[in-house]
Amino acid sequence: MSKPLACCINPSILSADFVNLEAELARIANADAVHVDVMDNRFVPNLTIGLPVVERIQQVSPVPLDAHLMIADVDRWAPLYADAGLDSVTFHVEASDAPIKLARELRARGAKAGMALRPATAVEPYLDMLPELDMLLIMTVEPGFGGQSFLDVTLPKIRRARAAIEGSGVNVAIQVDGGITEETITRAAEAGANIFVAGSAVYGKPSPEDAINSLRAKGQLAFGQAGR
Ligand SMILES: O=C(CO)[C@@H](O)[C@H](O)COP(=O)(O)O
Ligand SMILES: [Fe+2]
Repeated sequence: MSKPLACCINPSILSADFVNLEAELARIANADAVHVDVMDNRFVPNLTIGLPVVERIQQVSPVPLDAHLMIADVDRWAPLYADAGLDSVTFHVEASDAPIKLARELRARGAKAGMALRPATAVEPYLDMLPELDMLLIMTVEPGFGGQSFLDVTLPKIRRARAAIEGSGVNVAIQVDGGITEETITRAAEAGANIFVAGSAVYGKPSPEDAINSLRAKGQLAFGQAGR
């Protein structure tokens, strides 16, 4: 029997204090990874940080980096994030001209390959790609901003993706991102997600460390109760 999938909590630094990033990273040292949202004001209507800042974060972070690239020209940029030694690099399929080639390139450069889908993007056209991926990111809000409400309409897509992964026997994690709270994490985990990005639900709390432990316990319970 294969090992049960672990539930991971990846806090998003979009909700952290950008002037004190090193201290903010130290507050989430019990997280599984730190989720770094890169936005270019082209793929999404917001602008955050780019490669030089991400490279510096990588040098001081106590946990691995999980980059979420919400950028155009991702086929050119994503491999450079992999070269920076990040644990995982996730690109949006809507922004890529050659997603299979890109996923292979990320793996070849030593990063886990993640592929993200906007809420309105169906998963079915990409199921053949699962063996090329380490992680499928199903956005549970429109990408661009933290602090939005979880879109329940994405739950059937999470269920279908989990069924396809189980059916094909591949080892692909399902990450959800957007509106994850103590309440919504249960629904997302029951549907089949096992990596949870949480910005406001971690950094908005007096103790990010306690918030991470509590979210992880809730996610693990709901994921396990769904028979996995
Ligand atoms: O990628 C994004 C937003 O586009 C996310 O990573 C958000 O930063 C998550 O923030 P919360 O919804 O958890 O506050
Ligand atoms: Fe994100």
